[in-house]
Amino acid sequence: MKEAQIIKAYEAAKERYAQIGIDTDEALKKLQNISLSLHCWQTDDVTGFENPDGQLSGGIQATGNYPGKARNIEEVRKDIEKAKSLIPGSHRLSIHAIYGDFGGKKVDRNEIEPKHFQSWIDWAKANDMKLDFNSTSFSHPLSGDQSLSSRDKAVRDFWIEHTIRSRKIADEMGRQLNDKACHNLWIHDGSKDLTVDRYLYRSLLKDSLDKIFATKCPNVKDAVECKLFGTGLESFTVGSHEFYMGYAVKNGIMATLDMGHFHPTEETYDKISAMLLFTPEILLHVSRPVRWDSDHVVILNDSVQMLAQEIVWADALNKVNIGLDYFDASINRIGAYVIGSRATQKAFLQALLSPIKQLRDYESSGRFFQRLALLEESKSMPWAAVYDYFCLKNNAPAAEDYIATIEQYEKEVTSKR
Ligand SMILES: C[C@H](O)[C@H](O)[C@@H](O)C(=O)CO
Ligand SMILES: [Mn+2]
Repeated sequence: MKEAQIIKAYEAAKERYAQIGIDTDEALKKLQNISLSLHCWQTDDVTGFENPDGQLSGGIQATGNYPGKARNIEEVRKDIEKAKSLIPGSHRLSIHAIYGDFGGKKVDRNEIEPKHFQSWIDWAKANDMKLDFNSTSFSHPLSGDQSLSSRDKAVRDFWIEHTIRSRKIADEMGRQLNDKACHNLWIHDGSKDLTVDRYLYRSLLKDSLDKIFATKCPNVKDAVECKLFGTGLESFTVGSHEFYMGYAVKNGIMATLDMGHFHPTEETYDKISAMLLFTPEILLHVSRPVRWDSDHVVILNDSVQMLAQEIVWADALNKVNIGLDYFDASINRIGAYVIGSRATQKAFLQALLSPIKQLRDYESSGRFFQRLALLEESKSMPWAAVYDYFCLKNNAPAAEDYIATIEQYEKEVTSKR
């Protein structure tokens, strides 16, 4: 798009929004401060650097075989840099423990140290990014069906050690980058068929968590991620929503809400106001479940739009940490980052541009037809012109212009892998 065209469309949009009492420049200032945490695992289908030929386990699956996946730390970084250049604003990177800089050596999960992630910290500084971190319980010989809730103490101890080390790495990232790192704990623990000892597994997990969180990490914001089920672990998930919600509330830490981790008709947006009354902050995993937790690329759908609205309307932008979590191996992976990140930003921009004052006036005076009408009309307001202008201001391509850049990168870089 031509610059003059973007500016002209923005001026018209600004005027139109002013008619319903919305200041587009104010909305843009707020959008500028919304950082997404890009998930490093879209670059290589959650493979990591421990065992590039190993199988992804733990009830998650990356489906597709699109050529060009990143094969090493340099390629992961290069791809993220490319994606980042096409996403307006400043963003974070979320790293899983299996993406350490192990220098080709075998470093087991209970041996990882901050030094294995120092080059990521240096890279983040050089690229003006902050970091988040995740312990990795899957794709390991000791993963089994249970890790932190295993009946076997030796297995539990192994994963407790891994998770304590992961939190220490996050702490070092937060310290050096001068911004607290979110540490997300997701484990796959569950059972394929009926279990008759749910209480036992959950008691074991609680005990493991108590040991893990006994270590203080001042530069970390801790989060625990629930899930409904994993493939191959369909009948029981130890870390259910109620379990982690209870744990988070009791211990003053965050619960992670992954949009793919609930019943298909259960929406994440409704949990925001309920949870923020009891937990300090929330970590989000913005994702797109299709029939199950399929981790499709995020698009601008109702679920994401309503999630962003709830956050903005609850005045909770400073209480949510917005991570992305999907891994589509069937399309260009840089394209996947860019589509999902921009869709998430668009949802937040739409929410920031919504005439909430008028909507609330309608609601409080019982004018419900008017409320619904304005909600509907808001959808076709010229928010896209405001987003294009946001891209222009941030030196990122507007509208569909990023497609050609990704095609060129594919031609010159990823297709040659
Ligand atoms: C790789 C991630 O940690 C993983 O996707 C987790 O966050 C999850 O959502 C599992 O379904
Ligand atoms: Mn997740």
